[in-house]
This record gives sequence, structure tokens and C-alpha cells, in this order.
Amino acid sequence: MTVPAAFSKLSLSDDMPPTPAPSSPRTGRTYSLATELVYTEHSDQYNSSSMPLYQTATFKQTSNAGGAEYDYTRSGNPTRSHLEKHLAKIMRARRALVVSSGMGAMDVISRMLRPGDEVIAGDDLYGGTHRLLKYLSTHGGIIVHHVDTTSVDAVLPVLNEKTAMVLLETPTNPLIKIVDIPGIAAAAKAANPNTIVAVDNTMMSPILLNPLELGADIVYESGTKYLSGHHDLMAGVIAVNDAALGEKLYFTINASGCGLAPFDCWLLLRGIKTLGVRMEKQQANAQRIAEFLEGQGFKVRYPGLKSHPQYDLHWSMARGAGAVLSFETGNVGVSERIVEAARLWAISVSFGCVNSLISMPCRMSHASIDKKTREERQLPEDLIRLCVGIEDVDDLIDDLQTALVQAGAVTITPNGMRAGVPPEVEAELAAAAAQH
Ligand SMILES: Cc1ncc(COP(=O)(O)O)c(C=O)c1O
Ligand SMILES: N[C@@H](CCSC[C@H](N)C(=O)O)C(=O)O
Repeated sequence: MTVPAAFSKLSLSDDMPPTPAPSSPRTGRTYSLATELVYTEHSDQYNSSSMPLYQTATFKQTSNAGGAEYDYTRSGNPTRSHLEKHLAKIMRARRALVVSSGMGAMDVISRMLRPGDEVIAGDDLYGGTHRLLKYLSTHGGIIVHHVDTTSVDAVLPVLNEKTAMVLLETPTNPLIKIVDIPGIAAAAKAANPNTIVAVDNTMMSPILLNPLELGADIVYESGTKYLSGHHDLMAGVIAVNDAALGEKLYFTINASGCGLAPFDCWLLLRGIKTLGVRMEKQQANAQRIAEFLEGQGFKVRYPGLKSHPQYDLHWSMARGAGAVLSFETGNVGVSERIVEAARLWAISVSFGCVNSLISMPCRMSHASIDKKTREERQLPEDLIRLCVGIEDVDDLIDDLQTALVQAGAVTITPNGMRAGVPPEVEAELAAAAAQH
């Protein structure tokens, strides 16, 4: 393989370690993930500190036979290659691939399925994932089983030799349930050694969880979220350890043309550098906010709280609780009012951004799951999801507290406030609902 001079020190071959930078250049100790996130090396001819952006669709060839390392950006681009090698390193993978969105990543993965194949997925999962699975079952002849993946026992009865893929998400979006990745991966492989165990790691990011080390074959995530951190790009990331699997996935990406555009690769490279500090601050803020809400008497779902029913399972796999939590108010109208009364918290889908966001999943991120299915899956309509950013946590709590009071989500007592809609607010909301 001919390596252009500017990249002569890059490991462009798949046989090389999945990193453009040595992990332990001197003493033999391995750098921690926080260091790996910021430390990259490339051999730009001008020693640029930041990886150059190759904003080009084509690459000139030196002969009529072509054959240079790059020819066309859909097939490969140096900025994308650098990002993919950097991601492989931080995702503890042999190969990483980047595509145009998280759903694009799932689409690429799902193209390995054939009519008649069976897929097992959770009964609480991102609405877009549900939508794509539904499409595949309606139009692609794929049989999809949605089961409670928080219990290995619930997965066992649907595992069989036709199980081609098990699709896991942990913590789940938006009910923050925890999935036993090693337990389910082992059970799936026992039922069918060819089953692909794919884990959506969007909620955790590689700084907190590495599913490939827990038995997954594929880990994918929406790079739109924590990896980029600023809500200024869409991206999807896929990582694997099996070289043949990586080649299959790359084939689909090149054939279908969904590889991430160079500028977005460059932006994502920039975002990844601050993943460690962003996540540290975001989850410290999330912990305080979860404790504040629980302290008021709300039912809060967050794996940083000891009250989380799967607290131990979560911490047996992950290095942190993340920064997404959800809570219930007991009244849809009150939840609507809270969301609209918040000021610092932007009403927005998505998460992982430096700004704090508030949303009602049933109306927004999970609206693509029909009402009947949401009911069957016990997705509370009044659920509020908080995606915590890096602002001052006291400002965030103050804003939330004001919104709770304004919305009538709490009863004010001489000893402070307690979760609970006062009867007069309930009556007012019931009257307003009756008018509509
Ligand atoms: C858990 C999860 N996985 C995948 C996706 C899809 O990512 P994207 O929006 O980048 O397509 C999302 C959100 O959109 C998500 O929340
Ligand atoms: N209208 C979009 C909604 C995207 S939700 C994004 C994110 N995953 C979240 O959970 O907030 C759609 O229909 O996909």
C-alpha cells in the first residue's frame, strides 16, 4: 500500500494497532482514557496542531491505474481515517467507522440481517430505533422481539438459532433501565454462536462504558450526543474487534454512501478532546439534580441514586452514571407546565450537549412509538427527561425549583416544598382539559 508522505507515520493498514498515536511511548504504562482523548498524533507536513481538514471529494492519482490510498471521499478521506483510528483507540476497538448519524449507524448494522432473521431488542429504547426496527419487520421480513432486557430471564425464552442480532441499550432511553450486557451476551452466544450482540452506547459514551470489553460484538453510538458535545453536528460511530465484521460494515458504508463528511469528522475530532471534562462536570451536576428532585419526593430514575433498582448492576459495568435522568410528576398537564416554565433548561430533544435540556419523551423523542405501544410498555406520559449540561448547578436547581413551583408540581408547606400537585391545581388543569 502506498502511503502519501503527509501520512507516512499513520497506521493506515488494518493490521496495525488501531491508533495513530502510541499508547505508551516511554515507560510501558498505558495512558488513561482521559489522556487518550486529547492525545493524537499525525504527520502533517507543516506540523499542524490540529488534524487538517481534507475538504475534498476527490484525490488526484499519479497514474492511470489509480491505486492511491484515497481516491474519492465516499470511500475514504484522511480526516475521516484519522477520526476512525482515534475512536478505535478510545472505544477499545480494533476498528471504528463513522457515518452521518446514529440512526445511519444502526441502518448500516441492520443491513447484515436477512428476511427470516430474528432480532431481540428492549421494550424501552430510543424511539428512532423502535421506528427502524418496525420498518424492518414490516418491509424486510425481520422478526423483532421486544422484551424486558433488564432481565436475562426475560431474554432466554426468545433466544433461538434464528436469533441473528441482540440489540441492547443501557441505560435505556428514557426510562434509564439497566441492561446486563455480559449476562445477555453470554446467553445469546450459547443459543447461537453467530448471533451479533450490538450495544447502543450513546447514553454512556466510551469514557464511562466499553461494551466490547463486556461481550458485545458491535458497539455503536450517536456521535451527535456526548462525543461531539455541542449539538453542532450529526454523526454515528460503529466499533468492532472482528476484522471481517469491520470489513462488512465498511462495504455497506462505501456502497450506500453514508460515511461522515470531512468537516463533520473534523468537528467531531475537536469535540472528543473535551469529552472527559464535559462528562465529569455533567454527571456531577446530574447527581446533584437527581438528589434534589428525589429529596422533594419525586420518583427519579438515575443510576447515580442508590434507590435505582439496578444500581449495583450499573456500577458493575460502568465508570459513571452519565448525565440523563427522568422523573414523573403524576400529572401530564403539570409536566407540560414545568417544561414550559423552565428558562435555563432548553426545551429540546437530544442529550450530551454542554447546555441543559428538558423534554417530555412521549411528545418528543419517543413520539414515533405509537400511544398504544407506549402504554403497553408503561412509558409514563407525564415523564420529564433532563439532560444535564455544564452550567452552574445551583443556577440549574434554582431554575428547576422555580419551574416546579410555577407549574404547581409541589405543595408548599411550612417545612419546605414536597412533590405533589395541590388539589386546586389539579382542578384547574381538569377544567382546562375539559374545555379542549
Ligand atoms: C440512544 C440513542 N441511540 C441512537 C440515537 C440516534 O442518533 P442520531 O440522532 O445521531 O441519529 C439516539 C438519538 O437520536 C439515541 O438517543
Ligand atoms: N424528530 C426526531 C426526534 C429525535 S430524538 C433525538 C434523541 N435521540 C433523543 O432521545 O432526544 C425523530 O423523529 O427522530
